[in-house]
Amino acid sequence: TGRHWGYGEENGPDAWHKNYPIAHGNRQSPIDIVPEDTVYDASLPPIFVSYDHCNSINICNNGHSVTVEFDDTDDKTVIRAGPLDNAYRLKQFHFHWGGKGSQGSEHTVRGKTYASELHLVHWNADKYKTFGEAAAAPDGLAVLGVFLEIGDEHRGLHKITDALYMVKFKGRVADFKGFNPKCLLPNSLHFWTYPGSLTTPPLHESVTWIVLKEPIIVSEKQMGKFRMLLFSGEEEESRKCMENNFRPPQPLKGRKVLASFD
Ligand SMILES: CC[C@H](C)CCC(=O)Nc1ccc(S(N)(=O)=O)cc1
Ligand SMILES: [Zn+2]
Repeated sequence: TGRHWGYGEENGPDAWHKNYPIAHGNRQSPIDIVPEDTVYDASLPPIFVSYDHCNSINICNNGHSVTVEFDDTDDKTVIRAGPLDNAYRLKQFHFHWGGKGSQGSEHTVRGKTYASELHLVHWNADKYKTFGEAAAAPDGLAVLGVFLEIGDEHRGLHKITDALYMVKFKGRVADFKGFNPKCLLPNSLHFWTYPGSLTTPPLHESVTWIVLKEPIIVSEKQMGKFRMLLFSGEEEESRKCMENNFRPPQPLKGRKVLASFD
């Protein structure tokens, strides 16, 4: 099949526009968030995260990241309020990370990069019948972004890093039931929000981004386990560690970034 998009020299973010011209669109993600340029909106309600009846299904290496998928056949796991007019159902979460040290996040804060960034991907099931339909609509998706910073180890992340060996190769899927991602959220739900896109092809401009200000702390050892994953499948001879699977910040193009806190 044709060259598939990736994060390499030939097929990386700078080449994506060839097959996905929207890469040069007006609401692309991620962006560099400059706190002094954000607008505090006192009328912005807090976000409500209702992850109580959690229903993770499996963990999967899709060749670009590691993803935990959820049963989204009802409103058991949703986020609402904040900048959102509807309840958005959790579909999956995944991570982006670097090769070492503190680069690896997609969003940056005044140029500061973090070691990793967690994305909890939700879709507007009040308005759209399927995830795929929502993913192509301007108000279809809401992604909650959480920065990961290196420090002490994170107790909630252990369940994930201990399962990564099962999905080392691209295409591998393993059972991963009953994981509640609430344990991956920081204490504060203070957030920045702006209209953006998927940060990988097809780069649909369908995402209301909600980026939490407070990072969670994870250990270098835990991050190292992500880097043992491979971009490549078991049958491929070239074994490439899955790392630096992040898109750099994109032009703001006049968008306003709102802050839920002063
Ligand atoms: C139509 C199907 C759908 C677009 C393809 C599968 C999918 O879910 N892609 C996706 C999800 C989230 C992000 S991110 N990194 O959170 O912006 C990037 C890509
Ligand atoms: Zn992502």
